[in-house]
Amino acid sequence: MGAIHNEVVSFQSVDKVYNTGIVALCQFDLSIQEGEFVSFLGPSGCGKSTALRIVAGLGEATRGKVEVFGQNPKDVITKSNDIAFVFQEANLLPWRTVLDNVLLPLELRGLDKAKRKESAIRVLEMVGLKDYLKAYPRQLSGGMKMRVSIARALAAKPKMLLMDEPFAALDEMTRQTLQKDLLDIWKKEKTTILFVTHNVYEAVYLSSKIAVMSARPGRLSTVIDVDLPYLRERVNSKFTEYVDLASNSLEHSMGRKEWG
Ligand SMILES: Nc1ncnc2c1ncn2[C@@H]1O[C@H](COP(=O)(O)OP(=O)(O)OP(=O)(O)O)[C@@H](O)[C@H]1O
Repeated sequence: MGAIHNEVVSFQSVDKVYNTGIVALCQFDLSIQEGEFVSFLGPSGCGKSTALRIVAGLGEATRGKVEVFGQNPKDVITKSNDIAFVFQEANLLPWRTVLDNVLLPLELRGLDKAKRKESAIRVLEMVGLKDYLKAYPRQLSGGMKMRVSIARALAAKPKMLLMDEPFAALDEMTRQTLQKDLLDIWKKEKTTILFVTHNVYEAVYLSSKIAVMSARPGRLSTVIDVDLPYLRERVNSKFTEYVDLASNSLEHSMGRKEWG
């Protein structure tokens, strides 16, 4: 790449303690540069969603500092369209067509009507659904619903996409197709993507960087730079090496295996 990288997210010694006393993040440090695809990989309950929610301004650090585009995350989410969130559930409105579901956030933001439609159609084409503009969610497969959800997130041209296990509920074939299509979108839109998963193969296939989190809880165990060209071959010795590296870091972080 060779370009000068701008830091877009920074966690500095972040603790997050819920009012139940559960420590979800502990001394968490991470720096994410513009245009990266960063996966948060870790066992259930290690604080992945908590980290993502803080970036989205949906929760606050108890201690330490989080900056997004050099600002407080809550300011970013309230004052701009720079961040969009995709959840595991597509959360579409059943009484609205595909096009109207994608238009909704644009309507709420009060964009000009013709521009709204143009943007919505552009992103629906990008996710391969231009022939389904008038379909209703009940007529779509799980994978297609997720495509609509991704289109809805992209419609306002966010600089950063936050995705919390978006493909976890899909079958393996659909999941792999969506992973590939997401990489195409990432390349076209030049967004930064933060992606939560507990699937090692998914993390290695997608990410430029993997933040392996530990079950200790809420600590960063290792950061792995995945130095493989896109699109990655899933059956390839280098790919397998990264899968082994990430799996070993995960097991190590869970205290089941020692290094070496
Ligand atoms: N609103 C909340 N109030 C209290 N505890 C919470 C809250 N949200 C999460 N937790 C707890 O904080 C810890 C981290 O949760 P988080 O959802 O961030 O983990 P995760 O790694 O995303 O897990 P999973 O992979 O299961 O989604 C867990 O022990 C969870 O029970």
